[in-house]
Amino acid sequence: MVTVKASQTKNPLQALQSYGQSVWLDYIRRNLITSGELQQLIDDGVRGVTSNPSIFEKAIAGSTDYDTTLTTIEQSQDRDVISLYETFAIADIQASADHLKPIYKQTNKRDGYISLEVSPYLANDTEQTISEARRLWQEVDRPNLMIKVPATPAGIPAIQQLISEGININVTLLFAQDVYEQVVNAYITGLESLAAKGGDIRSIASVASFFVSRIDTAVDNQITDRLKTSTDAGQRNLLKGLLGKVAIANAKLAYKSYQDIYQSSRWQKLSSQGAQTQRLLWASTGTKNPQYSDVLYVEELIGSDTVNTIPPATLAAFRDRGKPKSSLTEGLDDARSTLLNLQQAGISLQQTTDRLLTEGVQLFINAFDQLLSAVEKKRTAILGGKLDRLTYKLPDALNTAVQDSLDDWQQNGKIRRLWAQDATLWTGVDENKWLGWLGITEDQLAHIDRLKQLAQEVKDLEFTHVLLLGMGGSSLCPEVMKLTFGKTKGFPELLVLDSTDPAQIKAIESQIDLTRTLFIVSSKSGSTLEPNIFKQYFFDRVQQILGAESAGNRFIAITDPGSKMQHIAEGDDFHRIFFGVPGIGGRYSALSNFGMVPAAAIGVDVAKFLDTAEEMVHSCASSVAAKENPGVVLGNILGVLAKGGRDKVTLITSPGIADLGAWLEQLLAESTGKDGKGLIPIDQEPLGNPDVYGSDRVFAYIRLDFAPDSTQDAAVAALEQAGQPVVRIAIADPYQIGQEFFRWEIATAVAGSIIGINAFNQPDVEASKIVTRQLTAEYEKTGKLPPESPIFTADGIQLFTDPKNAAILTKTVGKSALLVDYLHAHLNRLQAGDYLALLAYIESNDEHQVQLQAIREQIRDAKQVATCLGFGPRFLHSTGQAYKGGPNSGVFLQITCDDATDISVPQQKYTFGVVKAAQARGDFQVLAERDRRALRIHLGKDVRAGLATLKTAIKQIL
Ligand SMILES: O=C(CO)[C@@H](O)[C@H](O)[C@H](O)[C@H](O)COP(=O)(O)O
Ligand SMILES: O=C[C@H](O)COP(=O)(O)O
Repeated sequence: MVTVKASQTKNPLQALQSYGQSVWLDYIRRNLITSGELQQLIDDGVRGVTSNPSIFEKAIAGSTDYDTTLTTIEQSQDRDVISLYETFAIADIQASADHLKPIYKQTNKRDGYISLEVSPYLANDTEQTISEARRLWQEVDRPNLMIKVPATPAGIPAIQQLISEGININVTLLFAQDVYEQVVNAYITGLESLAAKGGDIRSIASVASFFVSRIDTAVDNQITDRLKTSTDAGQRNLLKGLLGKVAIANAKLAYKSYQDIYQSSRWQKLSSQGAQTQRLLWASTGTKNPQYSDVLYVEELIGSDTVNTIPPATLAAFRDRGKPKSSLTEGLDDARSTLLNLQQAGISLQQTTDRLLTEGVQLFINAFDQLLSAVEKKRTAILGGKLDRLTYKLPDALNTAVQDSLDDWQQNGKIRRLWAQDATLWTGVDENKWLGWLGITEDQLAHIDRLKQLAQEVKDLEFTHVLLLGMGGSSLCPEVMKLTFGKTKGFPELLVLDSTDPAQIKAIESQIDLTRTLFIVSSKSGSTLEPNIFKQYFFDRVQQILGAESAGNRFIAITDPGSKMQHIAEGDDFHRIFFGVPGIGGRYSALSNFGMVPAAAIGVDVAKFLDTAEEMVHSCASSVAAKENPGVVLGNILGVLAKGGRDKVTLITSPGIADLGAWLEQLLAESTGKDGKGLIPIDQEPLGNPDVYGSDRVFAYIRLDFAPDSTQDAAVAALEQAGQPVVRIAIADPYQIGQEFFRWEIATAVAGSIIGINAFNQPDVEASKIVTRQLTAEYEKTGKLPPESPIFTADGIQLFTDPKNAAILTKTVGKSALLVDYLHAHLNRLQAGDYLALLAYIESNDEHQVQLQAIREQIRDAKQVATCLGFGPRFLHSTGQAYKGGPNSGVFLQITCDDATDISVPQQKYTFGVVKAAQARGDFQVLAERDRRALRIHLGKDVRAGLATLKTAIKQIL
């Protein structure tokens, strides 16, 4: 530590070297490197460079330096925002490192460094800081790199560990003396362990970055506040004398500590093995108060064995008019008095530096947020129509609430918590086990060959049909794929069976040639009743024609590993078994084999489909700011509006993707409808004028831009004008439908968190399955279902309900009531904010759809309530969860019939008709147990006549 007189021939900047101080540049951007300016600065005396999130924010967000590279990357392969940022940052860091390499060599590894900071989001996480630092160190792959780690309580142990692994560290955000001591200890201990392992401690360099000007800004503000109220002359003088003094005093004392510590015998041991001291680096050295000299934090902080990292303007000013002198060791007593006087004036330096550390972390987080958000905006602009667009218009008050909630998601790092699979974002039970879908596109793309192989086989074997047998999460995505992609030349047509209604099974069977059909039995759990009995039935039918040996060839299974279905498939020699991912629940499984195997079998280019979906995965990544994040934005809208009473998510889909609504219904209802809360999806409700809608709605219009429906366009525009909240999603290409699967999965998870439920279980679906099982078991034993008595019978129509609902209805209608009276009484229970659900356990065919849709429309228009239509048992695996577990705002009209013809289930006493009847009764029993307003109308054998009677009766009432 020798003080050397400045040489007169050098400019002030170069002269600093003679005082033992190295000047680093606190700035980086692409043009600085490519224009040759950095090299010039190096030639002029700059011996290192530092970067931080704010510097990169200014460089990347505030310039066009990176735009060409960004466009080139995005046009060849979409990347997520964090990987784009890193591509830019790492290239700049590597290029700067290469420019600085000669200095690194000349100074024998003392100077010539460039610093890159770990993500500020990790400032309070030791383990993640360590792994992130290791990863960056490897990626940059330059010996003259320093990884910046903050001096937070979590950062300090990381620093020690990283030093012990031979990684150069710049300790950043250092403000306080006592923290400095911990940092030095971490450095020395780290070096000792490296030495003990036989590592090369001579190659390690580290700096401890003391932030200077921020201390003056913070302290001066407190002094100024006190001066406003203090009248005591002595006190005022004391306070005034401290203005602009504390930061430098603090730095001088830190420097004194440095000199003492590195004299210690503990250090001498390392020093004798060639270890370098961890130099103090003065950071935050641009002057903030215009009343102070613009080179204050350079001139006052000069001393041997130190670094000053200086922003460009300060650097230019000092080069021009700086007066170097050996200042750090001057006036140490004054420095001590300054800090004592500060204490005497009642200003705590400790509290100030603690606050500065917290604020410092937050400032870097804010800068990083802004940086990533700017890159995301550029990325989405480049992607253009390749990314489904989301726009929304909400009434002002709702919009404010949504923006506040998005701020909460941003500021509290909730998107990162979601991606980090943090169960406490929901109810903290086991949600972390059900987030496997977050990484599914990448996983699937890695195993794409199996899907391609299947597609080729299906084509070669010239199947005419693929019949998918499954329920809910195992059937709804294939249905969307079928409608969206239709029939591809050379590939079979897809049919989906998800009903136990005998007429429906017959209708499907009549469309296929059993010998030229590939059957896909799809069940995640493998234990769901319906796919198991569908398999029994069709396997038996194929066996009858092709013989026991060959039947298995026509079947493939999609199921989770180890399930009952896997064993059945193996036992029956199925052609193939595709496995699901156990960490993905059924309704989140669209992009896994459950959606992609049937898609491949009908000739969808699954690689392209998944690649396209990945664009949305990137857009929803943890690093994308809440307000730019299309899944998080949608989730916040849905969650916040639901909490404000707008829980009826009304789905409007272009005709070409109409089935997407059924998939969304399951996702939204089953995920959120529980604990008396949740979203009630309203799908396929005929569109009406704005005046038929209540204030419990939010509309989501998913529009195929290449095949829009003008009636829908006009109706949605009118709703928007009438002040209803409307979300619009524009899809430019059918292959982009996969983007919606992912966006809505994220949105549902986010909405679930806001609503405050576990978005990944379905407790109330299980409840009706249990009752159904009891009823079918009883049938197996006795050959009949338990008897039940109607509350009304006439003209072949019967009404049933539970005792509580019966008491309420009969009290209202009196004794000799007619069917219309009962229906009237039941529908009169609908209040504003309620919804009506028709639960139809009849064949889902065009004629029935038309009749039920008309009934639905009549009720909606007359009562201004939302209406739903579900065919049983299909909806049991979907909206059934919300009907039973969600808000008690549903009024249910269950519709059952006697099946004109029935079908036996091989090896069982019960028939498909019996199963369907048991399912309807199980469903009703649980609705009643949950205190729901429910009535069942049994149409008898003639469903057409029964529906007509029902329609007329309802018309009469309304
Ligand atoms: O590398 C470092 C410190 O290690 C520097 O880039 C450091 O982050 C900067 O000097 C400060 O962030 C600048 O702070 P300020 O001038 O905005 O207060
Ligand atoms: O949504 C899921 C359905 O309940 C079917 O379940 P599964 O795929 O386990 O058979």
